[in-house]
Amino acid sequence: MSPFQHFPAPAKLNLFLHITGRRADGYHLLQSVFRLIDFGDDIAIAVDDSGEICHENPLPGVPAESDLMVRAARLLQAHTGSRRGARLRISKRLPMGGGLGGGSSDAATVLLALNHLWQTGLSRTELQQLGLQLGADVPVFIFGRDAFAEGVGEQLHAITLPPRWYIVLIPPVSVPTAEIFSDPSLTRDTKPIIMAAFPNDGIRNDLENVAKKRYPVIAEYLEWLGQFGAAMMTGSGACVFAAFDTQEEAKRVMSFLPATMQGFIAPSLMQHPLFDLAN
Ligand SMILES: C[C@](O)(CO)[C@H](O)COP(=O)(O)OP(=O)(O)OC[C@H]1O[C@@H](n2ccc(N)nc2=O)[C@H](O)[C@@H]1O
Ligand SMILES: Nc1ncnc2c1ncn2[C@@H]1O[C@H](COP(=O)(O)OP(=O)(O)OP(=O)(O)O)[C@@H](O)[C@H]1O
Repeated sequence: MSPFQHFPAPAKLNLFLHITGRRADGYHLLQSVFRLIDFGDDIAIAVDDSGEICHENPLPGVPAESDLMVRAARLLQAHTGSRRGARLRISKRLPMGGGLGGGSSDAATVLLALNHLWQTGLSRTELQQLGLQLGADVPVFIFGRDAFAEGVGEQLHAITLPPRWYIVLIPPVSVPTAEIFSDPSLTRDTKPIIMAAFPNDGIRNDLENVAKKRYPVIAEYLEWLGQFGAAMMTGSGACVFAAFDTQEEAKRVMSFLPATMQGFIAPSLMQHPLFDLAN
């Protein structure tokens, strides 16, 4: 029997994203609604007592020191003093630099899975705090539910949203998040809203104009999808999405997708598939 167990790492969409300020350290204050969707990476993990962390099929262009899965495992070891080890393998489906939180979700899944397999006993809140050291998007995947987010994305309040089907289109560009946040033309003064005002007051992504200016192909994808519904960019891009009430409707629209464009259909998730691994 294979020693590997499989753990999913789903994607997120930002249903809106407002930049409301900037901290002294350069990080931006934001408000957003995160939605988890049933489409993502698959991570296989085999634990052992070697104390070593090994990524057996590293991603092209991502050396071990910057690999978020390896960094997540080492951080958990360092924080808990665990002497156990792990071998990691990934089946990557989420585009890198796609705004779907792929690397962050991979890191969150490794933290959730190893905390369980190594029996290191950290609570959900402790794992979220640890995850934040790896990236602003990591905590929401450990939180494990749709969330209204504030701060840099780490202050999370559960929000209940109706089930939906999403079309997500993948423009053929990888967008570095830091590049979008550091663009001088980014507006950083959107007035904060209260959670109850979503979706009436919160329906745009403040990063979209900068991303479209730097990567015009994103505008083309938004324009195409916008013919069929309210299309928006997720995170710092590049992916764009639109919501539909039924799978049939989403499939009908996808049937018109030009052969030159890539995308997928996914339903919303009520909660992260690994939610029950943490307390
Ligand atoms: C755009 C979002 O995806 C929305 O969910 C996130 O805010 C980005 O989260 P992330 O990819 O986990 O980002 P990190 O890896 O923490 O940060 C990448 C870079 O983006 C910038 N950054 C990120 C998040 C934030 N609130 N303010 C920032 O200014 C910083 O320059 C940082 O060096
Ligand atoms: N396991 C990983 N998966 C993907 N990217 C990783 C991973 N580890 C490190 N990275 C690095 O992180 C970068 C961002 O990748 P990621 O897929 O998280 O982007 P993203 O979806 O735009 O993220 P976000 O929505 O959080 O801004 C990659 O270009 C890569 O260099």
